[in-house]
Amino acid sequence: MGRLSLENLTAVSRRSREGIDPDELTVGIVHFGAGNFHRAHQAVYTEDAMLATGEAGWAISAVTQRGPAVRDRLHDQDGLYTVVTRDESGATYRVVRSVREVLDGPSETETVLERIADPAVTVVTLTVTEHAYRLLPGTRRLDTADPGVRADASGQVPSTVVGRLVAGLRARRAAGAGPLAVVSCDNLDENGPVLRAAVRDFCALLPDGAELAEWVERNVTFPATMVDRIVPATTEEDLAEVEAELGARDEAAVVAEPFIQWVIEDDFPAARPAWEKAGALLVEDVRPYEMTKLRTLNACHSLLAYLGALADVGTIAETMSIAEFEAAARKLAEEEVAPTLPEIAGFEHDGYVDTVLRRFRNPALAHTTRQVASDGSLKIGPRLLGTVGDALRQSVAPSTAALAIAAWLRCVLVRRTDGGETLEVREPAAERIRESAGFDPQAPGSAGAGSEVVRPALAAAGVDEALLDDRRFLAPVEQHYDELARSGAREAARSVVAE
Ligand SMILES: NC(=O)c1ccc[n+]([C@@H]2O[C@H](COP(=O)([O-])OP(=O)(O)OC[C@H]3O[C@@H](n4cnc5c(N)ncnc54)[C@H](O)[C@@H]3O)[C@@H](O)[C@H]2O)c1
Ligand SMILES: O=P(O)(O)OC[C@@H](O)[C@@H](O)[C@H](O)[C@H](O)CO
Repeated sequence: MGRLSLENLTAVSRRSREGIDPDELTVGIVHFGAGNFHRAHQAVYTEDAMLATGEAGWAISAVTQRGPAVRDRLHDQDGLYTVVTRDESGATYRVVRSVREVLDGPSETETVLERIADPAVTVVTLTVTEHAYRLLPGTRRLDTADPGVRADASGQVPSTVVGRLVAGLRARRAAGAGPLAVVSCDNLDENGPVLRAAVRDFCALLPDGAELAEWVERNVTFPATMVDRIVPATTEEDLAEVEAELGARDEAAVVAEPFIQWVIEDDFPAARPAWEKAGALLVEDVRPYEMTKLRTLNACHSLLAYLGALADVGTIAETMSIAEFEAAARKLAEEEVAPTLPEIAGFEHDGYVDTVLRRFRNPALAHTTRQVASDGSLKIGPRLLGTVGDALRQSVAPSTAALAIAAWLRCVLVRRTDGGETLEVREPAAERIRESAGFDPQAPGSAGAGSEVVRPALAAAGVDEALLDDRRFLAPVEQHYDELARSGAREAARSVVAE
């Protein structure tokens, strides 16, 4: 049958559930970052919303950010792809049809700007990773000294996400196309306000920026969102499995867990898909949901990923079979995070923790510890440091959060597993962090003492000075750092649980 395509869709979709007719679709959403998560989350909600209402005007124009590979893959199969939903009870397959166009951001910038300036488009969404926002380390403001940001502001064809977005907003203003909502779906603390501030900071660099910023203020909203679905990177084995099931090759298939959740701030100045008909929750204030998810699920994920990477454990599910790792994650969630969370009516945190840990155990997802452990300097803030600050204010000792940070530092600085193997975990600030702590930026180093390396390394990662001055935080990170060197990740987890 060859590649998945509109031509063989009928044959293929006999194996999948009923979908919308791709011929009827028109674009209403521009999405930045056509990665795995978007394909398994917002694109699914959007298709379900169109199915529930019969409105066909919400198809997605997805924009790749860093080159044409994903565009080419999806293009060759008419934007179609499979979402495989997997857990211990088996797998289901669904061909998703809501992505109707894929543009390569770098080489098709003009078309991207035209789409954002199209009055039929009233929503822009983003899933571009924490890194792509180009925030100044340790802050939630745009890094206006970043060379990419500066180049974009000097009038070159924009290469950064914020640069592209602002160029699109300028084109929309010029076209008189009216208001729209820009919805960040990345795992950032207060993702809506952060993106709004980044757009404002970028406008301030532009000669016509004041007028543009004023237009944005009046016409563009930035609803905050909490997004949740575990979607690991797709493997070659996943693609082979999909091919066997569909009888067609799908180079853009994604694998996800059954759980899916989306909480969206209800702040749209123009039309939007009826996502609530697909199960999304539209609320006035997303903050309690976002804090709960980032501090519980994502923090435990990061803890397990750093400990697992050091212990040479490949996947998150495998870390959960190590009793002391699971117990450390539970302790973090129940004893350190829970007291810092706002109340949500009808929500019970203990049950939530059980659900999160059960999801982590899903043996059918090969979510690697290295993937989750990547880009730690951008993740420790929203996932762990907020908890640390709030816990200290309430006299709760943030020992497990401190262990997570110590384990991350060992992944970045020492770059060896407990068994002495080389460990590579992606970290955009790695060179700066290593140099500040006296490590060779290129080669794996020897440990160094916690009392010498932890503070300068965390300062280089942008951790707030006031927190670094607080011995109730710094001392446990230093101690855990030393214990990890002495006894390894399992023993360090055992002792934090026994505290
Ligand atoms: N995968 C998940 O389980 C999951 C769940 C919830 C939220 N998210 C959010 O979605 C984001 C993307 O996850 P994914 O699984 O789709 O990853 P992915 O690697 O499949 O896709 C990442 C996307 O971001 C773009 N990108 C990456 N770095 C960039 C940069 N420096 N500048 C511009 N664009 C860049 C890529 O081009 C790609 O489109 C995550 O970082 C997270 O914030 C993911
Ligand atoms: O996608 P990242 O890199 O921000 O974080 C890795 C995981 O913690 C994350 O993707 C979770 O799987 C997700 O947030 C679950 O909803």
